[in-house]
Amino acid sequence: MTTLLLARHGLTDLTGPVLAGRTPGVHLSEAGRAQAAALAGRISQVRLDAIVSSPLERCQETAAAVSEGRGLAVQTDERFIECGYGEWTGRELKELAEEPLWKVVQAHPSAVVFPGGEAMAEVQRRAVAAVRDWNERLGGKGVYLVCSHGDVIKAIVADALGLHLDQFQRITSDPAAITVIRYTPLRPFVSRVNDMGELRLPEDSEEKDGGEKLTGSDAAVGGGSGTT
Ligand SMILES: O=C(O)[C@@H](CO)OP(=O)(O)O
Repeated sequence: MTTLLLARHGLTDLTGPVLAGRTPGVHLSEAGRAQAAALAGRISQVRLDAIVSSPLERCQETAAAVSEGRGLAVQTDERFIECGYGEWTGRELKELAEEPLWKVVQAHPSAVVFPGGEAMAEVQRRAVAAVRDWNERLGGKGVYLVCSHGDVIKAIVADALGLHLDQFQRITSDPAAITVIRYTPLRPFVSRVNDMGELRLPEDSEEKDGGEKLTGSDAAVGGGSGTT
């Protein structure tokens, strides 16, 4: 059995209002760095066999916080990079919500190809393939952490739950939250989803506005410091 800890990066100054996507140079904000440190603390008792990250700065910095003092280098796997949102990259979410494609992103993500960008289905394919490879690389045992992005994490969780990709907006992935999936020869077991280390009730999260946030979507956190 291989245990995957899936962590979304901590907050950045763009998290929430802007679809950062693959914009270079998006670093953790002060709140995000605090979240990354807290995340590292929450799993400090867990022995990790590998720490893997998306190449983007916000994930690398979050993963680095976890790796500190462990003697375990952060390994980069491009397949955990954020969805290629193409022309949507860097745009305000409230503006994107007016686009006809927004409704498709919400209702039929499996049919979405972002203009000049990537298909949601491709995001899931490459991310799930990466998870399978890492499970094998670890010899089908051990524990590893992957630091990635909201939509990538949701796509991996949907696959593990056996949900069609069109259902993936039902899953939440908040900054610095942890999801745990155990991969066994029988099936994956999703044992924890979006654990933020403390109880978050619906008034703090995306459900309050009907889950109509984009892809990634996810919840106002940390004293309203941002949503995605
Ligand atoms: O790219 C972004 O802005 C959001 C989209 O959901 O994802 P993340 O913050 O997880 O990278």
